Amino acid sequence: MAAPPARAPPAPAPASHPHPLLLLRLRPPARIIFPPARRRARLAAVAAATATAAAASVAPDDISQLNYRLRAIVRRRDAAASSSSSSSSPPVDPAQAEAYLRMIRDQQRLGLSQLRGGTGGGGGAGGEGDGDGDEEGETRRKGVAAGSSLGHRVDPRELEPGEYVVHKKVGVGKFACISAEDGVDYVFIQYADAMAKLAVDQAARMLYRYNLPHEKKRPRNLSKLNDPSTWEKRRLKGKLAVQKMVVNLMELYLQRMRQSRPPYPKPVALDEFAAEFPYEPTPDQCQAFIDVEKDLTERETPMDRLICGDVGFGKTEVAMRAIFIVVSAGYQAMVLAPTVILAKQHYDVMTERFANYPGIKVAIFSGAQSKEEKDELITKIKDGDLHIIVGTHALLTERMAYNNLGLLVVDEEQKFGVQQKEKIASYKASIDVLTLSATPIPRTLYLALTGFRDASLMSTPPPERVAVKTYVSAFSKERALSAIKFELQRGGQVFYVVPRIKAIDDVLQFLKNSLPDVPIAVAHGKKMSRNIQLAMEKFANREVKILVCTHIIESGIDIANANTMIVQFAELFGLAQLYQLRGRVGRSGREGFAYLFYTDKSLLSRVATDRLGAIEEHSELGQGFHVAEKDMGIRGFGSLFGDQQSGDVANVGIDLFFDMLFDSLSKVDQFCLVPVPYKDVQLDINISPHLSSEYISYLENPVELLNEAAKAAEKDLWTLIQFTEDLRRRYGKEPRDMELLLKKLYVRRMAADLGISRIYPSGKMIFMKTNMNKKVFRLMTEAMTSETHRNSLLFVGKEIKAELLVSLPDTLLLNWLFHCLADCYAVIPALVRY
Ligand SMILES: Nc1ncnc2c1ncn2[C@@H]1O[C@H](COP(=O)(O)OP(=O)(O)OP(=O)(O)O)[C@@H](O)[C@H]1O
Repeated sequence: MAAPPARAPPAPAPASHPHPLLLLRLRPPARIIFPPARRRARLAAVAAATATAAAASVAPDDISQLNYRLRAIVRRRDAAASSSSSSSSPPVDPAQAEAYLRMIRDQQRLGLSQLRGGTGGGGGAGGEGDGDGDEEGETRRKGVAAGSSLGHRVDPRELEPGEYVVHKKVGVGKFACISAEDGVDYVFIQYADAMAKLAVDQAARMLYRYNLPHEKKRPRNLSKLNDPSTWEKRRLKGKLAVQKMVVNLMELYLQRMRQSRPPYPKPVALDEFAAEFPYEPTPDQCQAFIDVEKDLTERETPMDRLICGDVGFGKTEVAMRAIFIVVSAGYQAMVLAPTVILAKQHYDVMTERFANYPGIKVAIFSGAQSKEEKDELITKIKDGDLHIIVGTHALLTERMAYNNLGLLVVDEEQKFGVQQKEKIASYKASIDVLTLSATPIPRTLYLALTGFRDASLMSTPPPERVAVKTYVSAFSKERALSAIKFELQRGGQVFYVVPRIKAIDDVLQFLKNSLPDVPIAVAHGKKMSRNIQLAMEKFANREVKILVCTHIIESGIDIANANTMIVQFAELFGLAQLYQLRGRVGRSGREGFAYLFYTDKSLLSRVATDRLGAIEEHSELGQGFHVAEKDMGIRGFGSLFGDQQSGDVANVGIDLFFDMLFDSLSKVDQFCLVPVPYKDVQLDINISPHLSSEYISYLENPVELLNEAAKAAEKDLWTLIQFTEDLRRRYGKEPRDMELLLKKLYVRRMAADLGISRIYPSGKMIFMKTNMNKKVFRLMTEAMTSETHRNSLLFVGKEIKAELLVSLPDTLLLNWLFHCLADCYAVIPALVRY
């Protein structure tokens, strides 16, 4: 809206070409008097004062409430997507959106087939639901790898009495037993009101597990065999929750694609750099190289990829290839490691790997350095003299200013604190990010699994890698000593890990007494970082034979000669931690040993027993994913989904929830809503508001203004919101007729966005012709805040029907439509409007 000239008299409306809106809506004034400039100024002041007073004392009107609500939603969405702040949410380009949906589907196929043990799970997430989409794909249950706990197959013979199971048609029951009748085996399931009997093969097809493996969650109540309606409601609720989740995930995903940057050129020397890798890459490494290269050199959106590979499977080389591409294009790369030790290790590895490229300067930055050292580094980074900067969270300091940062590599993101993670997330909006993880945190795993996060999974170990032999037992000094001696005799080194600093002195004493001639060093978090560094260096160059430490070494430490690990008080470590710790040994061709000693079996909690059992069970190579799944099982699905979702999961059980999730994902494109052109929206309500002559004469340039209003509505809702807000800032709250006129524009605009092409009343009914599909309608009505609106809406054929209590006069009808469509519009996530 143009700013009004300070004192110029307002231009009269041109008589020869009246605006069409004016023709309809302006009541011809008896005599238009354009106020002189001073009077106008006074009027404006009065209006502004009135508006301010009104704002202070009166509840906000419909339009400002809607504007506020929509703005708040966008703010929340932007915050959730951690994207750069924007005051509006531009619609997504359909072609782009389609391309991204394709990518999601490919990612799902890849991720799921790997997670499901390479069987492909019947085409990844793309399971075959039945025609109308109301039932989850039964056939998806076929082809799911039995090894994965995320598979949905239940073998009734493996069920234990008391275990909870879910039958899709009947609900949650408790497995009682398998018993033969007339030569046929039947599964007996206890429901709230009766015992059900199912033939075994039928049960195998129809049953889902309620819990994750190792999880002992009790359902709120058992379903009733003779009253399926309650279960049906529960299942529908779960399904809608899943659909909402999918839509929200998609929205986050699509938010990301709004960021763009030109693709990096493929460096001429990339092949040469690749050839310098001293090993034959594993097939998964090769795939990860391709994925990363494509992200960087072909895509126009910043990369946000997870490299999820088991401990020691060679993720660092993937990161180094990405770094090479970015640095060759003149950008800087930051490598974030969770500990000083790991940062130092990465620094050493990278210095060596990039040694043939003297133009690429590698530096390390950590809290362990002196202020002078750090200041000097900060200046060099700012001036662009350093290209690869490896460090700890100290790199996230506000003082750090990059010259031209292009890539962030985060190693073990889960080890960073909340604030650091937020800082990392904020980088994702503008630069490329590569995250390396051995045991993905459940949420990351889940995002990767559902295809909403790009992930390259590395499940093949480098050749010659041998699985670490794992022994779990009660602590015995003799066993610990004999394991240590064995390792020392073959020329190797030993990690001796305890969970608490307090325990270190005792261990040290015991080792020194038993092995007086063996050089031993200590490394733990509370010591000065320089001391840790020194101890590690001595251990790495074999001066020290035994390193007594806390879990500080758990991440990424790569010392080929250290192949025995003793963990004392193993019951106090988490599963993922134990897995990571064990991954420190057996990283070269030599066989590794891990001794996990607990204190006293009788004192072990069930959870600790489960954890130790799980780590022993998963001792083959490449079990990281299974361990992560088990971890979820032990911690419960609350850790996999947020609080809200865990309630929804609890409703139907984890397997059915996943089944619905995959089904919903495979039909993700059905959640889209194609808007109709604004001009095509026909609103059959006979309202022609007449603007009073006073208001017309008060407006600066009424014709232009109404023109602007119509154009704003035609453009998009955000422009219309902007228009109304500007109008009110300039002229105060408009009179009722102008409000009606604006509401009409809002109604048509929102209708267009909701795919509604015609609105017409008939008696008590309002009909809205729409291209919206039933799924979107259900999603929308479920989320609507007004129960009255929700209950009045019905989806019939290609129309949304609203039944009112009485037939309303046109003005009230317009008001009703405004409120109802506003409610619909506000709850439909931006994503589905493209
Ligand atoms: N294809 C390969 N063949 C043989 N050795 C390899 C191969 N790729 C990497 N390595 C070596 O394996 C060791 C572990 O690799 P790397 O440190 O990259 O593992 P990682 O996946 O980062 O493990 P962690 O999660 O424990 O940090 C390194 O010494 C590395 O040089």
